[in-house]
Amino acid sequence: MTENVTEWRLTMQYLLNERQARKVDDVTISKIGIPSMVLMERAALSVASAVEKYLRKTYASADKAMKKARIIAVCGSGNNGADAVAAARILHERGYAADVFVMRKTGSDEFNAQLGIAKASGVKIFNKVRLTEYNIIIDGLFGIGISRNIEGRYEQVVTQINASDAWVLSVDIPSGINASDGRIMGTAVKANKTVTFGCVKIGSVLYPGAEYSGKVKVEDIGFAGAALNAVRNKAFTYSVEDLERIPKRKAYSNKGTYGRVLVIAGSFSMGGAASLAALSAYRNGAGLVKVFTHENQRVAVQKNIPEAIVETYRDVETQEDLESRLKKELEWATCVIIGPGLAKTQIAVCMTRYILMNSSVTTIVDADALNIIAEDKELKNLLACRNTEEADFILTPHIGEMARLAGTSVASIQGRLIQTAVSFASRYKVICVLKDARTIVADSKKTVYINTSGNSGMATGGSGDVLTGVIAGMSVSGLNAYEAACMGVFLHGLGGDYAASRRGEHGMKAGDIIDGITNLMAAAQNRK
Ligand SMILES: NC(=O)C1=CN([C@@H]2O[C@H](COP(=O)(O)OP(=O)(O)OC[C@H]3O[C@@H](n4cnc5c(N)ncnc54)[C@H](O)[C@@H]3O)[C@@H](O)[C@H]2O)[C@@H](O)CC1
Ligand SMILES: [K+]
Repeated sequence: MTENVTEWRLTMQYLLNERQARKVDDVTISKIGIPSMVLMERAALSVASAVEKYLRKTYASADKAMKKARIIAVCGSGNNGADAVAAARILHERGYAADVFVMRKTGSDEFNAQLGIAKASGVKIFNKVRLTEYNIIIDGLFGIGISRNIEGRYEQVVTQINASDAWVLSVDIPSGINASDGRIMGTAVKANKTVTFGCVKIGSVLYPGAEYSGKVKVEDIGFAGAALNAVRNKAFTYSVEDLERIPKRKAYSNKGTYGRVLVIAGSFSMGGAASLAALSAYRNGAGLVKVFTHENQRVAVQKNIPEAIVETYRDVETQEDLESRLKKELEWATCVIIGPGLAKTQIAVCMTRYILMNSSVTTIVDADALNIIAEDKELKNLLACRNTEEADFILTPHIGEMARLAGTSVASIQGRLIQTAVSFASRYKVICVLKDARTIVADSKKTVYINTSGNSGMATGGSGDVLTGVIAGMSVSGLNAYEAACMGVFLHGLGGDYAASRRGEHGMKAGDIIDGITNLMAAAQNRK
């Protein structure tokens, strides 16, 4: 069931930036001793096979594919270009009409060598070409080595590639996409497919690079395992198989076994957020959920979730009373959510401060609680000076909230998602879930998870409230706080994909994400 709801494009877990990908190349070549040309031959074979596979599928028969194909490899003068030259030569050897277009006649050692081999094999090599004459373009202008914006003649070529009707396969990463952050370096090739080597590059996962990459296929070209191990702080992502990491429920258990989630949420005029967070926690494995909300919301929450315990606060509560009640609730809880629909009243500020200072369990801080912290220097200090041995704090800002927390602009965070999440997590010693089309989860040790599930239909009211409940559910199910945050984000996205497959991205609403998760987890369990 789950295979149908998300198009799983990534088959390997690690995601590398430019520096890390280069290190894998270097260690494999210089320390292990596998020659660069051997790796390149395998890379080129995988590109050639991807082209052939596409042609055979498109033209239904191998003969017709051979007759119809007009292939051009568009090559820069680095090793990405060398890969493309070699791929064209392999296709030529297999009998296809495959030409090479070079921007320069000489380049890296491997490029020069590949050009020599291609010439000797009878491949036609041009330095001027009409791309409209071809129906397949192999894009080998730049790979991970792009170091400045694309301009001049290179820019014209990229424009021509993007204007052509041909099917475009990018080698390693679309030319013009920054491998480390997905930025467009002036302009970039829009690929139908990207064949990448060893590991997916972060630039093909983050936007806008993800949109330019088309379908991403990872090929094992024989990089040494030791080379991958030598790379530190590798980012990673989950795929459906990783759902196995969620601890199984014990046969011999009771509602106390699965933890007690305290949801401090809702205010005079906002109640829905509390219900969504609480329902989501229940649906994701919590044993008991208690909602601590404004008295106005009691009836609604009880009606929405009869299973929840409800405690309420009043606007006139004294600080002393409120704190003594929260003290009792904290003694009860094994996980806390604070923030959804909380508003920024004095009482909300008081509750946020108390939880920051006193929670000794995993605490998920969201929405208004984040805005309250952003506006209060003292609270920021409290957060930074917490005894981190005591409790893990998971902060779940979207980009706007992060801009307020970090005192910067939304624009400066976009394009620096990973750095922003990592530096915030390190500074405040928290787990930072920076929510965007590709949510990043970073901890203070610079571990980076990049989420690849989910869709634009999830940018809808209440989606964040649901996420807090999923993370809480994962936490009380037995995952440590960082894993709970990553798995929560992943599952939330999967639930969103399921919802979109039923309701459409346009029509889905936050509650559908909870139903989506419930359905897909049930289906996964039934399959066993
Ligand atoms: N043996 C290896 O090292 C392997 C390398 N591989 C391929 O090699 C690629 C990396 O190769 P390189 O490091 O040579 O880098 P690239 O081929 O990505 O590009 C580097 C070249 O482009 C030039 N350049 C950069 N930005 C430019 C711009 N904006 N305008 C004009 N010129 C620009 C540089 O001066 C350099 O000559 C990978 O992406 C992958 O495709 C693979 O074949 C796997 C094995
Ligand atoms: K490329």
